Amino acid sequence: MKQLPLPPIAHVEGDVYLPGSKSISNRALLLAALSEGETTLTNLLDSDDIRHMLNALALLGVSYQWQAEKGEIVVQGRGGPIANSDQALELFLGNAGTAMRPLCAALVVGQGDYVLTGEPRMKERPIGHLVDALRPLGAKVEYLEAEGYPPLRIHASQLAGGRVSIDGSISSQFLTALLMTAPLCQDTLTIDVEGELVSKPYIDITLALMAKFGVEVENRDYRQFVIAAGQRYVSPGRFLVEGDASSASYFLAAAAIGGGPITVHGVGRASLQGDKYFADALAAMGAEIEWQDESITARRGELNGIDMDMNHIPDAAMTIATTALFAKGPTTIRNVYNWRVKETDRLAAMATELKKVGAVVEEGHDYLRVEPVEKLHHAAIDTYNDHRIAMCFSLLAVGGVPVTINDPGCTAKTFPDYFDRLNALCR
Ligand SMILES: O=C(O)C1=C[C@@H](OP(=O)(O)O)[C@@H](O)[C@H](O)C1
Ligand SMILES: C=C(OP(=O)(O)O)C(=O)O
Repeated sequence: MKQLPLPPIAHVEGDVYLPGSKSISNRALLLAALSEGETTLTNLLDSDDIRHMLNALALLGVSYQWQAEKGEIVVQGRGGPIANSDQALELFLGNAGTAMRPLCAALVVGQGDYVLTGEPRMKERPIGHLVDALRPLGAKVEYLEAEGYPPLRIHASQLAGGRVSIDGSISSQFLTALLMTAPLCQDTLTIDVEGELVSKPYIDITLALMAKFGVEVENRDYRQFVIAAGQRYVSPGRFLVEGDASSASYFLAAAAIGGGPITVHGVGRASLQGDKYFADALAAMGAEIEWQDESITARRGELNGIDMDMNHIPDAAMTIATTALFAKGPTTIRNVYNWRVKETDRLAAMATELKKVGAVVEEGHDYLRVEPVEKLHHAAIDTYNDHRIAMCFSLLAVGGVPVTINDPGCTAKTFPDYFDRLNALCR
C-alpha cells in the first residue's frame, strides 16, 4: 500500500480554483441525459464518482462528447426515459451514492433489464428506503444479495404516479432520486417524507437543478413534495458546474489553522451547495471568513471548540473534526448518525484515527466529541477507502504535526489531485 508522509507545513496561503461539485456534476449529467436537446456542461468534475456515472450513461446508449482536460461535456438528451435494448445490462457504479441512488430510480421507468452493482462497500450501503418508495408506483426491483442493499436487478416498466411516502432519515439521496424521476411518471406524484429528513441542503441542490432543466416542484416545507404531471426535462443549453463546496472545506480549514489567507474560487454566497455553510462553522470557531458571491476567503483566528448540529453539512463536518485538534476546548459534532453508512463507518473510523494522533475522543451513537491535547504526535492514518479521511487528516501537517496518509490515492473518488493542490499552497 502506498503511503504519503506529510512533514509539518510552516504556512499556507494562496488561491484555489475548485474542481466542479460532485453533487451537481452527477445530477446535471443524469438530467441532461433525460432532457430534450443538447446540453453543454462546463467545469464538470473529473473523478471516480463522475466516471462511474459517465460509464453507465455510455453503456445505456446516451451519447456525449467529453473533453476531460477542458472540463467540458456535450450530452445529447434522450427526451425521456433512458430505454435500453432488450439485453440485460450490468452497471458497475463503484461506491458513488450519487450514481447508484439516482440511476436506480431513473432506470425503473422505461424499458430494459439492468443489474446495478458496485464495490464491496456499496453492497453495505442501504437502498431499501428508495426501493420501498418505488415499488408501490409499479417499479420492479429485486435484491440479488442482501435484502435492502445493492446489487439490484431492475426490470423497467411504466411508473404510475399518485402518492408515495419515503423515509428520509438515513439518506437524502433517496428523496433526490425519487424527485428526479418524478417527471417520468404518468401522473402527478405527491411524495410524503417520513422521519427527520437528513442532509436537507442536498434537496435544495436537487430542486435547483430540476428547475434549471425546466421542472418545477412544489415544496411543502420539506414534508411533502408535489411534481405536477405534464412536465418534462428540457436542456438549459449551457450550464456551469460550480466549484465543490465540500472540497473547499479542506483549504478553508487549512487557512484557519495555518495562517492564510486562502481564497477558494467557485463557491460563495451564491452557491447552491449547503456545504458552503462550513465557512460559518469555521467562523463560529474563530476563523476570519470573508464571503464574496463566488468565492470565500479564510484567515487564521483564535480557534475555539464548538458544539454544533452538523446534519446540514455531513461531508464538510469531517473537516471540523480535524480542525478541532487546533482549537481551544472540546468540539462536539452532533446529529451525524448517517456517517455510519457512508464510505466507511465514519464515526468509528474518525474516532479511531483521531485517537492515534493523541486526541481524546468520544464516539457517540450519532455524535463525535473531540478534545484537543497539548501535544499531538505523528501517526500513520488509515483511510478506509474514504477520500474525506485522507483529506481532512492532511490538516495535521498544516498544524505542524507530521502525519502519514495511508492509501492517499483514495481521494480519486472526488478530488484526484488534492495533495498537489495542497502542496501548491505551502510556503
Ligand atoms: O445528494 C448528494 O449529492 C449527497 C448527499 C449527502 O448524502 P446523504 O443524503 O446520504 O447524507 C452527501 O453526504 C453526499 O456526499 C452527496
Ligand atoms: C458520502 C459521500 O459520498 P456518496 O455520494 O457516495 O454518498 C461523500 O462524498 O462524502
